[in-house]
Amino acid sequence: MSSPFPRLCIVGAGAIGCTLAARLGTSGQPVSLLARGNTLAALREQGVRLTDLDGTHQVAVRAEADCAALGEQDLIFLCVKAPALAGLLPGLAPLIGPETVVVPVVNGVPWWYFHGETGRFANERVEAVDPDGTLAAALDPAHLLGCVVFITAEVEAPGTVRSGNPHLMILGEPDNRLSPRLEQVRALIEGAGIEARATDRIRDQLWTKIIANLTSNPLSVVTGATLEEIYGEPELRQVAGKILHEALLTAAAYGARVSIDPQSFLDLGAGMGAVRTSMLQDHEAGRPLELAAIGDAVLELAGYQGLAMPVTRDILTLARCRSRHRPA
Ligand SMILES: NC(=O)C1=CN([C@@H]2O[C@H](COP(=O)(O)OP(=O)(O)OC[C@H]3O[C@@H](n4cnc5c(N)ncnc54)[C@H](OP(=O)(O)O)[C@@H]3O)[C@@H](O)[C@H]2O)C=CC1
Ligand SMILES: CC(C)(CO)C(=O)C(=O)O
Repeated sequence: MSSPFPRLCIVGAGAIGCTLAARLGTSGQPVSLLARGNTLAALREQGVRLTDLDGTHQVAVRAEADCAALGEQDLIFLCVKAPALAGLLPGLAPLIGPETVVVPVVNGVPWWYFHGETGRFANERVEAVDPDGTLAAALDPAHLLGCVVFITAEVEAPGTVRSGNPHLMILGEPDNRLSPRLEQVRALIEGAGIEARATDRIRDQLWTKIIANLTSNPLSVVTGATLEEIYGEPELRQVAGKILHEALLTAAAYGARVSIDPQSFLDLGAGMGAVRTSMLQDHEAGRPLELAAIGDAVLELAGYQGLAMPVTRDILTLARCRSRHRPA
């Protein structure tokens, strides 16, 4: 059957972008990538290469540095770190047509969190992730499909990535409709060998992932610890447990149904092995950290509900200080 998205573009050819490109390309879907620098050159020369639990997949892709060269797309996966969005999104206009679906595959509280909400927060802006409204202004939210990604991947070399766990993506409309395009995108991803679920409560899933990131990523920058250490060593587990408690209260204040039992969650984390969080990897490489999307935005949402999150705030402060004073 022909794809409803013949023109598919992945913006950002890092760990997640290349994983998606390789899986989708291997399933027969033509894929274009917006990339830059050494990665652009490598993609043009050798295509994209992924090693995951199913083996190694190498596929040819079209890679461009310029949106105008790619032109209008049917489906776009935005696979960049949160701090890159403001510099990138306004320039994507040439890729966007009237029906283009845009799926941000980005950790943290999304800039569109309040889009489609009713009541007190209807269409409010999350200041921490979109301080001056650049993101809201750059893209009509009608294009957006929410996404939470449970994939672990690392770039080994430009255009070459490794992913050592099962893949899962959860998708949902910001207004919670089970729309035809939601099912089409889900089916496309599932067809590429990535478990894909559609939900009519995407914010529940966002909170689940935010809580996983918030309890581990900033702490990993402060301490250098791996997931098994953060959730397994008694002192760190206690701090992670306090952040978890604060985050669960905030999620509940927004009516999110997050089915996390604290002890089981911490045990699960302790069993994840010596995984270095993506934020720790960014810290060590001197790249910007996703502290605003994963941390400050949650503090902001907590504040609107009159919740303080004191332990989370202190750990975020320490992580930010540590990233400022990183040895060269
Ligand atoms: N990796 C993982 O295991 C997981 C990641 N995530 C989340 O997924 C999102 C994507 O992460 P990940 O793939 O790891 O990030 P990476 O840093 O590996 O990849 C981001 C890519 O985007 C590129 N990029 C940034 N700005 C531009 C631009 N203006 N033009 C072209 N390319 C650009 C970067 O290029 P350059 O290298 O040149 O800067 C890089 O190749 C993040 O929010 C992350 O937290 C979620 C779950 C797990
Ligand atoms: C592995 C995990 C869940 C840790 O928070 C993650 O998403 C990350 O490293 O960013």
